[in-house]
Amino acid sequence: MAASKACSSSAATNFKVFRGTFVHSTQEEALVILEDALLGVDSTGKISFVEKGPELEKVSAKFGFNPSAVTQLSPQEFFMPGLVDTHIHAAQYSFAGTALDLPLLDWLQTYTFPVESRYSDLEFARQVYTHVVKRTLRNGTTTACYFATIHTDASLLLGEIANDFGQRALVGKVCMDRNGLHEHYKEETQESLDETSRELIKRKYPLVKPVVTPRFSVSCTSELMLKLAEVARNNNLHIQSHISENMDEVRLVQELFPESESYTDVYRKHNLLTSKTIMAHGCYLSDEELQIFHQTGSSLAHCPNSNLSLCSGLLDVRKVLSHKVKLGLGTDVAGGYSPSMLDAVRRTRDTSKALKIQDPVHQTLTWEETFRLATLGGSQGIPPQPKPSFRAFWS
Ligand SMILES: O=c1[nH]c(=O)c2nc[nH]c2[nH]1
Ligand SMILES: [Zn+2]
Repeated sequence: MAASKACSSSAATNFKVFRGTFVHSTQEEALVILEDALLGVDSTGKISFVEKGPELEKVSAKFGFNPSAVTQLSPQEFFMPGLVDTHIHAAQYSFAGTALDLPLLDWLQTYTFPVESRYSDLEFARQVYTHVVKRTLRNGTTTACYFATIHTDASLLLGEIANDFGQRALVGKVCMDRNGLHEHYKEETQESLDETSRELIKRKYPLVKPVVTPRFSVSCTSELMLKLAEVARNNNLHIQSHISENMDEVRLVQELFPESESYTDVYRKHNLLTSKTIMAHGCYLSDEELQIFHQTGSSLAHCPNSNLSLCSGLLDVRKVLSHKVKLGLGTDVAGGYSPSMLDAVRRTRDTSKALKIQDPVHQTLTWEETFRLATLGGSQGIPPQPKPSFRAFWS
C-alpha cells in the first residue's frame, strides 16, 4: 500500500483528489493497472470518480476542485484496494506463531479453548484486541471478519476497538453449546441465543456489523444451529463458521449427524447456508457439496497458512472457482501464524504449487489471480458499501 505526498495544501473543495498509479481487479481482469489516473474521494470517504491524469483541467472544472490541491504519488508509489481478511480469530492472536505442533482437534483442546476461555477478563481482551486490530491495519487489512469468543462483552469491545481504529469489520460472538474437548468452555443453548441477541442490540458502531457465529458443527447442537439460522434470517445478518478443514473433523461430523449426507448437508439442513454465509476452509468438499455452495450463494474463506500449519489439507482453489463459488482469503490466526494478508497471498500460491507437484496438469494460480482473491474475492463474501469500481469511471 502506497503512502502519499501532498504537492499542495490548498483545498477549497469537497473532494480529496489523488494522481498517480492505481491497481485493482475486476471479474474480467485479475489485475488492472491505471497509470497516471485521477481519483476523487468525497467528504464521506467514498470514491466519486476516476479519470485520466492528462485531463486534469477538464476534470477539475467538472467536479469543482482546485487542480493545484491534487496529491501526486511518486513514481514508486501506487494505490490498491484494501485487503479483506475473510477469516481471523482475534482472540487467538495472543498465541499466534506458537503451538502449531498438533492437528486441529487436539490443537483446539490443548491450546485454543484454554486461551479463549480467558476472555471473560476484559482487560486481557482489550490488550489483545487492540494489538490485533492495529497489526492487521498496519498490514493493509481494511476489512476483517473476526471470530471473538463466547464472551459477549469482550466481543462488543472488539467491535468498538475496530471501529475506533477505522477498520471495517464483521465481529461474531462465538456460539457453542457442546464441547466434548473442553467441558468448561461452552454455553447452555438458551444462554448462547440470549447472548447473541444481546450482542445484536448493543452493537452500534458504524464500521462494524455483527455476524452470527456457530463455531462449527462439532460444537453446536441441532437446536442451536436452527435457532441461530433464524436469528440471522430475521435480522438479515451474515453467518460464519468452519467446514471440512481436516479429515478427523469430517469423520466426527459424520458420526454426530448420521442422518446428513455430507458436512455441507448438515449446515444446509440447519438453514445456515445463505448468500451471506462465509465458511472457512472447505479442503475436502466434494463436487456435490460445492454445487450446494453455488446454489445457496455461500462463500468460502481459503486459509492456506492454517491449512499448512495444522497439516489440515490443501484446498484446490481452481476446483472451487470452476463451480462458481465465491472465494476470499483468510489468515485464520492462530491456526495460521501470520496476521498478514500478503502472507495469505503467498501461501495461496504455495498451496497451488504443491497441488501442481502432486498433479502436473494442475494449473497454478497466478499472482494476479491471487491478488484478486485477497481484494475483490473477499469483498464478494463481505460486500463493501455500494461503491463504483475504478473501471466504471475509466472508459
Ligand atoms: O482453524 C480453526 N480454528 C478454530 O478456532 C476452529 N474452531 C473450529 N474449527 C476451527 N478451525
Ligand atoms: Zn478458523
